Amino acid sequence: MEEENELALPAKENFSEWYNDILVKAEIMDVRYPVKGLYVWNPFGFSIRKKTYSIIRELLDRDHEETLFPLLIPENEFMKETKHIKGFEEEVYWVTHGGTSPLEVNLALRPTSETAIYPIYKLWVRSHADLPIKYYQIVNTFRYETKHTRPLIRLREITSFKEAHTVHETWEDAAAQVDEAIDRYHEFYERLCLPVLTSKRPEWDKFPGADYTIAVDALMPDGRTLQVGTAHHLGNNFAKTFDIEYEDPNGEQVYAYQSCYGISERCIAAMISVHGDDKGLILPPEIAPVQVIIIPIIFKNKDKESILDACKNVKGSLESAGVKTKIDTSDRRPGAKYYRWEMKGVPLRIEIGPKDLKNESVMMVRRDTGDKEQIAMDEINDTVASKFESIKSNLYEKAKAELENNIIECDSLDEIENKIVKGILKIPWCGQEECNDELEENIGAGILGIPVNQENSSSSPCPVCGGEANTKIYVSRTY
Ligand SMILES: Nc1ncnc2c1ncn2[C@@H]1O[C@H](COS(=O)(=O)NC(=O)[C@@H](N)CS)[C@@H](O)[C@H]1O
Ligand SMILES: [Zn+2]
Repeated sequence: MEEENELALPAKENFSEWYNDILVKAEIMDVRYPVKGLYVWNPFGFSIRKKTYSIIRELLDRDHEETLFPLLIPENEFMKETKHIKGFEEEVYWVTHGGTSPLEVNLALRPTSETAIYPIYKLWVRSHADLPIKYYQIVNTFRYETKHTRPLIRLREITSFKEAHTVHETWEDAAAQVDEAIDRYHEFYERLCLPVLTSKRPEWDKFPGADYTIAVDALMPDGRTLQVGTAHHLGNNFAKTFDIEYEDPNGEQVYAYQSCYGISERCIAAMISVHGDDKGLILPPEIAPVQVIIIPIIFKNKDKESILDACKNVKGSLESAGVKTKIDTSDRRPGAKYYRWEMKGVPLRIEIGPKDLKNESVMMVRRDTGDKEQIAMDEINDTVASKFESIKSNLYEKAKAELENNIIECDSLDEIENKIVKGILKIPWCGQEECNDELEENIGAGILGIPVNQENSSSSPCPVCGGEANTKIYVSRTY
């Protein structure tokens, strides 16, 4: 029993403790690295990252190309775009020495790579024939976050920063690219069985130097939203600063228009948090490092060899169908084995004992619902494939219901009991920033954004100032 006690997680409703504990017990992250905001990927966690980012690459490689730019940005380039600096000057790490000698020019560790990439885009963009450019990179970036750092959620080294940077002939083309980026993000999050909210950030919360920002947010179990992706229309602001011009068909020099869009390892934080339960991770089959765990059930060595042979046959047949399968031959009791692999979120468990040999069948157990089912040996491969499908849709539908049940549309704030917002409010808004400040003041939740791709006009007045409201907005507490 010591195994299970030592492994026991706090209940998920004390989400903060549950989250910290699961990262360690499911062997995702080692949080003991001696620099604040920097963490170590355990091999199991790294395998989840690898599969998750192979999906991002698959989706982007349809019409983007992957590149790699240097980590260090010379101060003169970094300091060029004033609004961008304003937004990042408190967050940038600087390299000032090479060995013992001070550098001529200080070098910034990229917090994001606009000022590394755009001086080179200036060299690459000559004519409209060179456009559009759609490149991305997946790198580590550094932000001296002063708020509470958390593994996968708020890092000082963002180890898995996917940033795409595109260049277009017209403002409209760049706007279309922002929409396409958000569509791609929706596709990506569907593959992680995660529903997201899409909204246009208010002016004061857009990316520094952007015309506007569209963000996707996930609802975390503690009722706060986590920004899990953003796409920015950069207008020609950076093109003017970095002189990215192209010759249009009439021979005129024109400043280009740009977009950029980023996702970090927060996508993994959201997937772990939304799908997990009191027993540990529940991983969508597509990204599970172990998709099926086979547990031999052996009592006092009875039929030991034939049971192990049966396990090996099942493993071989599943692996030939591309299913990542393991047999747990450790000397732990079956119950302790179940516990460990449930903690790691393995989508399906197969138990093979003496009676299964006799019946030529196995016991198959789903991690998401706990359902157990006797399956004939010769139907295992097909059954595993169809159960993966139903696990995927079950995870998505459950998360979607959870999100929808936590969006409260209302016209007044009195309905918010004891003024704590758990989830998302959808309320009318007059458009004034002051009302946002009051909301933050009174209910500790601010404007997340204006819903996009949905009807959201409002006939009711702004619940904060009573003024005329022409739109509805999402309000939530955020990470
Ligand atoms: N400190 C952080 N730790 C983890 N993820 C972060 C952190 N800061 C931002 N992110 C994630 O990174 C995404 C992109 O960051 S961003 O600032 O919004 N956008 C950019 O940097 C653009 N240059 C996109 S290419 C955000 O949507 C957020 O999900
Ligand atoms: Zn108002």
